[in-house]
Amino acid sequence: MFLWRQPEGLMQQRGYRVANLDVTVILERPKLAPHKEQIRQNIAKLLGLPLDQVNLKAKTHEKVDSIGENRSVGCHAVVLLERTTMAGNLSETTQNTMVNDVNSHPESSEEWKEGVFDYLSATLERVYGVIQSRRGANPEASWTAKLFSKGRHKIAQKVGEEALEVALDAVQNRSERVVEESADLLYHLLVLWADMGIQPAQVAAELEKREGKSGLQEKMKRNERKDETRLEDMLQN
Ligand SMILES: N=c1c2ncn([C@@H]3O[C@H](COP(=O)(O)OP(=O)(O)OP(=O)(O)O)[C@@H](O)[C@H]3O)c2ncn1[C@@H]1O[C@H](COP(=O)(O)O)[C@@H](O)[C@H]1O
Repeated sequence: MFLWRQPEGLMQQRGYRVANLDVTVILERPKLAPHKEQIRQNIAKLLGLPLDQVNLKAKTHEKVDSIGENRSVGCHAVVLLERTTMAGNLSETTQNTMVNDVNSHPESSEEWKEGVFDYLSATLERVYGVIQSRRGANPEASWTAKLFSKGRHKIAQKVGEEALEVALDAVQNRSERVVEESADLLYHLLVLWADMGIQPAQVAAELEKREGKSGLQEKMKRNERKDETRLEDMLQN
């Protein structure tokens, strides 16, 4: 049970559940046939699965190797995972409601507010994975590969352009465009991180480090640092 908790948590976090489990136990003795049904039921209970999604087979190793010589036992488990939702542990229906709610009344759904960052981080993680997989891919077939092949300056330029587009649409109060351009910006930022070998966790850690610190005090400190640098420059010139 304890061993199952961690993979179960990771699976749920990423929006998957076990669809089917197929277990094969390989051993000479004891014969499992009389116990098979009980073992199946125990596994199903442990994993919280309907009984018909758990299959258990037992076979011998025909006197070969340590298993066949009855010195050890083997076990293979094939697990089929299926996606539950885009937002991890939220049900498909809840999520459809959330998407509708957020489109019509962005401020109205408590559930949306609770799940929104699971949804965002799971999506960013998948996109980041695809971006990483595009290294060295054909630039004719992939925008990401094209950006990688053009290099850091081009990627940085796209980040700048997309950020500016978000800002321009925001001051014109075009919220739909801000949503679209924000997606462009986040995607291009992920490409930049990937190109620079920056791990998303580094950015998360930086944000976490700032939690609870006043942004205004931080700004004053930054301005003081800038003033010191300017003064040093003036003294040197
Ligand atoms: N999220 C994105 C994504 N967002 C934007 N873009 C591309 O970024 C480019 C933006 O270029 P521009 O700024 O010139 O866009 P534009 O069309 O002129 O738009 P505006 O000027 O009107 O804003 C377009 O080609 C978009 O298709 C993206 N390309 C890829 N992804 C993700 O990356 C994955 C891999 O993509 P490929 O590498 O192309 O296979 C995709 O499956 C997506 O998940």
